Amino acid sequence: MNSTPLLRVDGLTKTFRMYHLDSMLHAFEGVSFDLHEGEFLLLRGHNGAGKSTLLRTIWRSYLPVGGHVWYRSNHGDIDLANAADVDIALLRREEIGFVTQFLNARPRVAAQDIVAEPLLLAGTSQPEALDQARHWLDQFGVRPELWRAYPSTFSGGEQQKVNLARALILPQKLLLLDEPTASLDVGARAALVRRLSDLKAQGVAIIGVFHHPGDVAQLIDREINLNTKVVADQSEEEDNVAL
Ligand SMILES: Nc1ncnc2c1ncn2[C@@H]1O[C@H](COP(=O)(O)OP(=O)(O)OP(=O)(O)O)[C@@H](O)[C@H]1O
Repeated sequence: MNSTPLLRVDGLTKTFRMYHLDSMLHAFEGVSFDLHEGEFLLLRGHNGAGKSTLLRTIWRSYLPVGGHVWYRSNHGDIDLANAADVDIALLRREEIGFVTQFLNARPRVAAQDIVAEPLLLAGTSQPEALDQARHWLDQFGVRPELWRAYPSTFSGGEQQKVNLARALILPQKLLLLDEPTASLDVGARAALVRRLSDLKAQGVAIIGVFHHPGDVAQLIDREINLNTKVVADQSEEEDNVAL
């Protein structure tokens, strides 16, 4: 394993502008940590502490207002906070995975094809990709009758299982998990923990938010507790207006 961190988050700060209130809302401020290959970092904090926002800022759905997210990619070091969209798109395809509790089900695409897609994009042959897709659907407890069906009609838990099978079929270098166990039954939770444990052993670095952190207790190397810094400067804004 490389002793240089895979990820160095430095002074990361995210503020939302609430246009309708003419105020700012601080999601988190000055967050810094290093993450090495094969490490599992748990994000803690109460509702609204900024856990999902931090994951989404690293994933670059959100642009931070300050700080850096240095990432050691296969193409060289890159600051995810300032990288071009085209570079972010490449990293999302090849190196960084993000799993939420929601499946973005596409109309008329079968579950097994959704799961196989990352392998096909990586050059795996179709028969092999479909074999692996069915293996992972089975591991997460999706019934064989559903493998060729469209997930848009699946139950919430079944959709989540398809989501996980797709997201975890191909080892990434960095995996961001936002409450991936939220709607899973016991069997699927156990399958997820086994898969995460294997990926971690292969050197995948993981940052996760879990509603029940006990599910992944044996995987956790470190924890960060985010303080709530919700400062809607409404009174200042009103003062300014008064002035
Ligand atoms: N797009 C947005 N626009 C404005 N405010 C937002 C946006 N996304 C999140 N927030 C606010 O940022 C704060 C942090 O939200 P976030 O979802 O990151 O919290 P969390 O720690 O994941 O909470 P929970 O445990 O409830 O899921 C909240 O006060 C939320 O209202």
